[in-house]
Amino acid sequence: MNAVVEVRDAHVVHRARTGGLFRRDRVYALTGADLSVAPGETVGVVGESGCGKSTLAKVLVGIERPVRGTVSYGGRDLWTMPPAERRATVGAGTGVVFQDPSTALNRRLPVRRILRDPLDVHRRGTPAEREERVRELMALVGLPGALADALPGRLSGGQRQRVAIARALALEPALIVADEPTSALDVSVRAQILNLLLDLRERLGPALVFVSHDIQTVRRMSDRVITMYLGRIVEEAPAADVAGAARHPYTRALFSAAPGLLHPVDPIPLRGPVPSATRPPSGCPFRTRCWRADAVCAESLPEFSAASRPGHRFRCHHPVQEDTPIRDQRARSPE
Ligand SMILES: Nc1ncnc2c1ncn2[C@@H]1O[C@H](COP(=O)(O)OP(=O)(O)OP(=O)(O)O)[C@@H](O)[C@H]1O
Repeated sequence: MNAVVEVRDAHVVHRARTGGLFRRDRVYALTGADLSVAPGETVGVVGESGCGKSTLAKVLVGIERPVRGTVSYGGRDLWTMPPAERRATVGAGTGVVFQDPSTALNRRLPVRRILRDPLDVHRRGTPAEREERVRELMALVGLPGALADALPGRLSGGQRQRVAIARALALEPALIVADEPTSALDVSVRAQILNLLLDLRERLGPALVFVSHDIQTVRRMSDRVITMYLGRIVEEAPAADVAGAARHPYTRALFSAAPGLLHPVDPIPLRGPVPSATRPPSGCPFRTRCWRADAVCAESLPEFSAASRPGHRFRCHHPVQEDTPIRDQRARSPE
């Protein structure tokens, strides 16, 4: 089946003032990322802060242009399309839900106008049909019709995120990208928003790319989980297998530290913070914190190897054995 979106060998490099006043360093935000999203599937993206999750999300929806590599919709490269066609393709084909609904929504527009905007821009239906669609969208995300004329400032955080989700769904896109959609919300409403996303996915069937720090939620929501480290995708596994059968030591460490494990284990401690994305280590970027690393890891990052389960692959010279129980996975530890 054709992918909804396909990213091949994508590289994103930023220029940032990380050194002295006049020095601009290169920040390697995304390096050689490959990702293909099938219709209707949910892909979860995990990794520590700064590892490139949002950058990958932005590349998927054409907000960030890779300096190298391709992003294809329906087999056509987004960045070789004329700009108007690119905007139309991305605008109608994707919906984006960002972390903070208070900055993502135009504060001066009432809910009704926010939801009508994509319909107007893409000229969907008659004015009366658009009004009807706005009512339909509000009902879909559980917003009372009485809020149609409210400005975002009058809404609660959860209601604002419902508006953002409704806006993302307005044109019935084949792909929704949700980047930390609940992390700016009160704990009490996070579950409601997650359940809403899950429910809408079931009912409407878009593919969903879900970025989150909450590893257990990602695992529960996704069909497939992508682990990122310092701008690289280092493992890709079916969500059902990722906690127990991950082969990359970094994925193991992330899951060992995630609350809510069925059989809690001692978290695998990682040495120090993630290195700077301006000077990623040679070879495998994880080697400076990995308890299994040796000299070969400084020389190269291996290509992906296939694990025994379909759809599971990883990049590591010294992968954890698949059937290693989570509590024994520190074998080869130098400590
Ligand atoms: N506009 C920018 N200019 C300079 N550096 C940037 C820019 N955007 C992102 N970066 C850097 O690129 C790297 C990847 O950032 P990104 O936001 O994709 O990571 P992330 O995994 O989503 O982090 P978080 O979980 O904290 O949102 C980081 O080192 C970040 O500081």
